[in-house]
Amino acid sequence: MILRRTLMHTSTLFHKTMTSQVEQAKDAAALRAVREHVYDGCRLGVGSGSTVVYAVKHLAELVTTAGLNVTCVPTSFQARQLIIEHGLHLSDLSQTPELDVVIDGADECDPQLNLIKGGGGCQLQEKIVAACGKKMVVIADYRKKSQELGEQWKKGIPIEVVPMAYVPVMNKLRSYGLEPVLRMAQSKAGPVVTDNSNFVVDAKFTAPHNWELLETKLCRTPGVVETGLFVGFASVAYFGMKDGSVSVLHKPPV
Ligand SMILES: O=C[C@H](O)[C@H](O)[C@H](O)COP(=O)(O)O
Repeated sequence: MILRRTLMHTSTLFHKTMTSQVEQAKDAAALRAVREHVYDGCRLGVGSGSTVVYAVKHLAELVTTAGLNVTCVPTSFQARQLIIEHGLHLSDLSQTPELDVVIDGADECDPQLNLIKGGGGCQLQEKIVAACGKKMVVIADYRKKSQELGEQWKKGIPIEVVPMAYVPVMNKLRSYGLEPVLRMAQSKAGPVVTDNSNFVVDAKFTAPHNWELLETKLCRTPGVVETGLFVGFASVAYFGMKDGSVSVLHKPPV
């Protein structure tokens, strides 16, 4: 009994330490990116996910302390709420269609800065906003840094799909050698529904691909609205590391 309790305590402690290490890494990456890329007059795309929460916190501090004028365009309902909660200047793409910087998280990032995004189902608006930015800055913790996509992120490529087309799209994905899974909601019966009222299919892959070709093929599939594969978008990535440092990766010259 005592041994069991001690083991449970040790495992809880280990889990807590791991969690705080990951959260500190996210925080460190977000802080560095905000400090190095946000400036007075900046039109900023605000990404989605748990790492972006830290970025918005640091952004709000910077805006207040340095008196910066920053216009924020969200990539999701979550991002919009964060901008409002922090009292930041909210805009949208109809008023601010050109952005100077977009700061966003990633589920995985390879050395060429190809990304898998959409773990939180926000890929469509994230890609639209990223495409409006002069520069996309990625913020992530050490678990997201990999040599090859698929090495760290095992859930596959998030693909946003028009609901009535999910079965034919999944069949097509199988014919491409992918293993599609319809993403199911956690606190709702049935599938996840995105901010744009679509479904998400996670397409698992076993071998590395030519990501650009795969992306084109996926986007040409009727019923596919957008994918979480971001090829050629990111300019720089900040990874918070286990030791508290931040590793910076620039897009290699073509
Ligand atoms: O759909 C969600 C987004 O693409 C996120 O940016 C991505 O999933 C990374 O999220 P997190 O910072 O929570 O790891």
